[in-house]
Amino acid sequence: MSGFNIKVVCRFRPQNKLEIDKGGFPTIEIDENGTRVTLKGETTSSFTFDKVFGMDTTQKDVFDYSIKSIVDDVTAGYNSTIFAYGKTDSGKTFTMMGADINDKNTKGITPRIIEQVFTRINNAPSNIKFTVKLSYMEIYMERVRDLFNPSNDDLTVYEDKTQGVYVNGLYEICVANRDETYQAITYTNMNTKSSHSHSIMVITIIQKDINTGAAKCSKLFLVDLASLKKVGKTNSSEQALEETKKVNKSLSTLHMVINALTDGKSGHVPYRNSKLTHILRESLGGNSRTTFIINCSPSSYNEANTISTLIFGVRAKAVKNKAKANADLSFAKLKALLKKSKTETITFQNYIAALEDEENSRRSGKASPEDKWDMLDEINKDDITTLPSEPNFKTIADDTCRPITPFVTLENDELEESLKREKKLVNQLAEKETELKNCEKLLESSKEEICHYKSQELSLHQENQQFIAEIAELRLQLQKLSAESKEKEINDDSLKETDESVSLTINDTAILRHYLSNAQESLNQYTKTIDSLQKENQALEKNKVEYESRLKKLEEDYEELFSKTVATSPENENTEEATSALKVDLETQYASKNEIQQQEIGELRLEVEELKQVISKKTEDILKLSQNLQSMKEANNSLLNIHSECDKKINYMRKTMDENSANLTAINEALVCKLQLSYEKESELEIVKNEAQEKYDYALKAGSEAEKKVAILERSLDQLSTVQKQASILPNSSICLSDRKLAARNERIQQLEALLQHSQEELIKQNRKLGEQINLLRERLQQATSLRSQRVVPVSFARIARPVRGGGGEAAPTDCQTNTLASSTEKNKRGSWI
Ligand SMILES: Nc1ncnc2c1ncn2[C@@H]1O[C@H](COP(=O)(O)OP(=O)(O)OP(=O)(O)O)[C@@H](O)[C@H]1O
Repeated sequence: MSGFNIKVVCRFRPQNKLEIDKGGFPTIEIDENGTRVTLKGETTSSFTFDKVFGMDTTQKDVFDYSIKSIVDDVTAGYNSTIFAYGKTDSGKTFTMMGADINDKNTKGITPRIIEQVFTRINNAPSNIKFTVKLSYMEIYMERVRDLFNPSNDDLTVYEDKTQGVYVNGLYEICVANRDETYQAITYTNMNTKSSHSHSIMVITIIQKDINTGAAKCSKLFLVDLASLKKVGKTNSSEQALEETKKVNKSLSTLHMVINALTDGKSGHVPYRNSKLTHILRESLGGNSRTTFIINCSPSSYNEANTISTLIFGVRAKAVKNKAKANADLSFAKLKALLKKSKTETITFQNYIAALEDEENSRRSGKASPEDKWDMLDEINKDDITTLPSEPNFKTIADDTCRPITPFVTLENDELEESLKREKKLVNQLAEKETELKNCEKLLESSKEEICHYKSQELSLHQENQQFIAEIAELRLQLQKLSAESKEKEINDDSLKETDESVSLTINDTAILRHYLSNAQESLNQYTKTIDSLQKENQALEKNKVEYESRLKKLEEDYEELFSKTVATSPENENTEEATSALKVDLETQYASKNEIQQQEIGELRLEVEELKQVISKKTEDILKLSQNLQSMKEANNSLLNIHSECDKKINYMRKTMDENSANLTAINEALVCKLQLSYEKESELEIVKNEAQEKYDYALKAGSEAEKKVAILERSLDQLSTVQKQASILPNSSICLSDRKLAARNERIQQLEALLQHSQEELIKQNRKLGEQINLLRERLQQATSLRSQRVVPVSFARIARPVRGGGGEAAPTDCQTNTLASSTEKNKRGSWI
């Protein structure tokens, strides 16, 4: 394919906060020329583009080095397109619109282009009249929304020969200067943009030279592509998946279109599979000068995303476009062309007249005059090349396999008529032949595509099987993990119980301690009482000894007194009786006193004995209590040891449980990823199925057209037989010749009919096969869908995050009246670039 390659520039933004927080680091290295970038992350890979902009590149530099020339192209009449491609948060909107449209440093390429366009217009010669029109649309979930009139949110895309592809009913507003354009864009800011929608701004520039009438019309498409929507971890309902599929359809079709344009095999480019590629079909492989700005993250944290984006960029770079200036010719040029074609017509008329003369002279048996040969030759040489193009003319002349028509001299009218018919039939046959060839080619390409789809389907099937096996494995792992976690839970419960018993024992120990301290206190009290009792006992013993010594002394005193009395008394015989009586009396008193004292001493001794017993008992109790205390202390220590061990075990269990739950989450995430992958595969499969369906429909149409052509051929045959009948009226010699001629023609027609019949049968067979294959594909798709739905059910935590979308919008702006736009509602304003 000839033409110019699409231009691809690559821009790296600085690392964002998340990437820095996650420990990411820049992995890119750009060469001296600024055209090659090497990624030095987990793997090392290099990619070459028309220009690579590093992290610190300013908006001005990006514009000056890669976009400025596009404005030249547009003003020269070339259609141009700029795509911003990249993953989410890679800086697409920052590059296209910038952080602030009015800030001279941070404004993006769109405001800079607008500025440049109006600078060009202001500097252009005064005889050139410019009209600049602006329209702005958004594609979300395969619905086209007019951003100048947001209530128009499902516009239709049409295609016809004069206008090409266009969006029906899309507002176009005329803008006269930079500020008006900014105002219009600011108005639409209230209605844009989710990161899952594509925004397309179209700037149409019409220029007319009022002196010469020459005109140019060019369109500049500024496309901020959406980011791929991922399948969420929760809420992966059928409806949500359907929504994701619709959101991603345009991007996956863009990939397929670029693949079809670059793989050199695909005859069919699936532009019509999505609104985005349908609207921008001329930008991809058609009449447009196209630039892709590939936006990437430089961080090791996003390495995989960056590599896939760069691979897309390399692929896009291989697409070739065929841009041509859209210029209408001036009056002078048109006049010159008219003059030339008039002279050509006169020459042809002369040529035809000369031919007719020659024909007439041949028919009348005269040789053509030699002086006319030169003229014919001249005409042949000079003008035959400028014959109006008749597509089948040359084919017929070159077709050597066609039987040569014998020359017959017929009557003039008949001959002419028969010649005319013959020519007509031959033309028709040639047409049929080319159509047949086209059909065959189409069949071939369909076959190839089917083969391709088959192989794709096979690989998808294999991948599906792999997924199923992996999912089964993951399920087993999940079951194992859940069993383990249950076991852990049980262990945890038992540990908790032990913990509780330990805490109970600790309580017991506290009670015991309290009891022990009470016992200790009472023991101390007892010891004190015993001490006091012993002291009392000792005092009593002392008293007793004192009393005894005093009694002894009294007895001795008494004895002494008695002997003195007896010795000194005169009346010995009278007093002897009194003394003995006194003695008896004293002895009895003494005996009773002694008895009482002995009783008291006995009682005291008993008391002392009792006290001694109590003391020994208390001592035993104390001993027992101290033993108990000791054993309890030991028990307490062992319980404390058990408790600390239990603590350790609980901590360990907690840690393992945390690890297990982290593993479970990782497995769940992996499952969700797998699910997403299989979903993406499925959506691709569906797209493939749709394409096959289209092919099938096309082939069916071709079949019915071929049938129509057979009918026409049959009609031609009838005409031919009529000619044959007419020819039967001719003289015998002529009849013979014309019979042969007709027989030859009949034979040829029969051959062609047979050929047609054969190709028709082939076509029907192929159609049938195609139908079967489509049915097979459908079945497999259904299987895949049911498998997916089976797989989806257990992952109940998956959810698709709904994109945040601007809504609302006021009355639409009228053409060429943008001043009212800015006053509209401020609702849903996106703060990123205005
Ligand atoms: N070259 C850059 N320099 C500084 N900041 C940037 C650059 N590129 C992007 N950013 C910042 O990164 C953030 C994300 O950028 P932006 O919104 O343009 O990404 P996006 O690709 O359009 O995302 P989405 O597809 O989700 O809409 C913004 O805050 C923007 O200001």
